[in-house]
Amino acid sequence: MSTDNSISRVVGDAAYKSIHDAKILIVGAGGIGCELLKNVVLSGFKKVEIIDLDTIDLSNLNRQFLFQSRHIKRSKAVVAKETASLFNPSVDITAHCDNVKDPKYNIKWFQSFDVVFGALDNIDARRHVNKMCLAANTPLIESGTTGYCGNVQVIIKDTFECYDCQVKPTPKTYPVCTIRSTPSAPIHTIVWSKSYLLPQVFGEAEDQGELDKAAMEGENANEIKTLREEQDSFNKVREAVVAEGGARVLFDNIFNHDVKRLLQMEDMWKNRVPPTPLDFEASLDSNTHATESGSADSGIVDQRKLTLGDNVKLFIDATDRLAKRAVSTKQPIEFDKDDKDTLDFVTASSNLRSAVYTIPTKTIFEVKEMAGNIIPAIATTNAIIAGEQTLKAINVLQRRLDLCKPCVYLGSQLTAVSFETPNPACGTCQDTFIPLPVKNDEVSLQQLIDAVRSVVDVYKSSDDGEARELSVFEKERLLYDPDFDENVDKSLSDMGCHTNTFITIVDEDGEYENVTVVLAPLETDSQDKYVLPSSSSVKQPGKKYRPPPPPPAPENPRKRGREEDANTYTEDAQGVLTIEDSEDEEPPAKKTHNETITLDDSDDDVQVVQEKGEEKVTNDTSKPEETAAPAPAPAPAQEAPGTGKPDDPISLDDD
Ligand SMILES: Nc1ncnc2c1ncn2[C@@H]1O[C@H](COP(=O)(O)OP(=O)(O)OP(=O)(O)O)[C@@H](O)[C@H]1O
Ligand SMILES: [Zn+2]
Repeated sequence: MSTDNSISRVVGDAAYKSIHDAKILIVGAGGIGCELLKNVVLSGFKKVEIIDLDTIDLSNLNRQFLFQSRHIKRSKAVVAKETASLFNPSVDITAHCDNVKDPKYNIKWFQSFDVVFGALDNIDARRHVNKMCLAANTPLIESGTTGYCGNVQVIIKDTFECYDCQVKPTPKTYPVCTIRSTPSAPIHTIVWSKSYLLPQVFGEAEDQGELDKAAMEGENANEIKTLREEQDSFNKVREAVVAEGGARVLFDNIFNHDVKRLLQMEDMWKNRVPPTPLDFEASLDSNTHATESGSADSGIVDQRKLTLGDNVKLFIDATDRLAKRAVSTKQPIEFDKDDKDTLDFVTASSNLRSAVYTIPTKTIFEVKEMAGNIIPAIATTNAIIAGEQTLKAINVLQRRLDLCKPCVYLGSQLTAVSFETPNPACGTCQDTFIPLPVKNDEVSLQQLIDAVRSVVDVYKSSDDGEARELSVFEKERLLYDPDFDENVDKSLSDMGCHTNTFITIVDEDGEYENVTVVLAPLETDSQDKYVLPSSSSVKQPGKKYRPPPPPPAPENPRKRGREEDANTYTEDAQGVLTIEDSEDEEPPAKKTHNETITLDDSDDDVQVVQEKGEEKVTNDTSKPEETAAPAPAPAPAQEAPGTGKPDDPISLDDD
């Protein structure tokens, strides 16, 4: 009996046909993606596309079984296709070695699939795919794993909640000053090295934004002043290091001069052990084990204890290597756990800083684990999750939505948790999406607004019979409102709106949900400037959700403590820190007209602002208690966990 016959016997003819005819997309060809591709080619799917931007690394081979050592450095998507095709040559697989965020993967492309599988490892890409699938009205089967935990979630517009419906756990945060002046744990020095020192010396030149923000948030003014001085002298060091390979200059600056400068702030050290500046020559000659972990005689270099002298040598060597690279490539260098030069630099410099602050130091292996946010990826977890995704896809294709409950796996069993309907306060999935093939350079903003008005019934008039007043945003950028019409004659291209730009139209009265137009390319030989769907095919926006009043504001919200204020450095799983733009972590808030309103002194205006202020709280995407959906499972499964990428933070306890 052929494979296809066996499949149809197992799942039934109807299911087999829906599988056979379906066109599916797998986003990500890593741990979960490889398992998925293997599953789908063996389950009767015939039209599959797979996309991944990355190439195969040695470290992938222990769990990404479509890859072998001879494939290292080749495209994951392409090799996954080649290997999976051998399992079932009758499947038509298209591989894209690309970023799924590239505009060529536009709304039409997403619309061409019956099901999309998410097999990603970072929030940003997940959020993008979530939004594209909602806009395209294509079911998304989202997944994630972290060690022995994993989850699967079916996302269908207006049926199940989306990726942004639940606020993700806030990653652990550290005050700037802990990282920059008063570290007390190895992770503090590692994050300093990875997220501050390395970018400072070899990354994009820093602006003072971070310190401005810390100052505004009320961190210690004296410390900030010292840090600003440090910054100024650092800019000179940066030039010296890159131009002359001046590792020694860098060493003296950060492990000696800066430390001496900090010591002058006597108040700071009243209740803390003061740091000890390092002398270059003495440290170089020192054989003291500046480390408490690792084994001095370990045969494995990366797991060997490093003495203070070892760390100095490693620091000089890694700095020289990076300086040469910076000079020859003229490109900023970013930390990558698999890039030996950056790993050595981060290990040596964090250990030297630990020596300054009498903090235990770490081996190269440990630093790689912590700075690279390596949570052991477990092949069986990926296999279980990908298996569940495949079954869910079959149910989705047959519209058996009762069988599409979200599932969590917590190391022993896969558990279905209760369905969650979309969060009415979600800033992503409550919008009405209108895909709009358009010639961006020929259509003005006014034409776009008029076009949308013509298909959205409730925009035609408000209660007083006048045309409803609208404002228009591109992300947080205001393009138009009734008091700001400078852009109306500009073309969409002139305003930087291209394929995959989401343009959100907001009812100024706040009565109706937003409408979001998603720009798509229009065939060049088309006579039209755009192709608008008919009014009857556009789902009309519903009434805007009005949450219950917010809880009373804290007594003095402007005067918060340092620890909770600073959120520049965030810790993810395994205590690894990265600098995060906290806005990236927040699901998009609903846009309303009041985002453009600023406080005014007059009494009347204050009144207005207070009203709007209340409304603004309503735009917070965090669910009010009454409507908050129960978490699907104990942490950490709520956030589709990543498989170990630094930009996929999951908060864990401090230790
Ligand atoms: N924007 C994106 N476009 C396309 N593919 C992406 C994008 N972001 C992430 N990916 C891919 O998603 C996959 C996720 O797989 P996985 O979680 O196993 O990560 P990995 O990089 O293979 O493993 P590790 O991070 O442990 O080295 C990766 O192959 C990654 O390249
Ligand atoms: Zn949502």
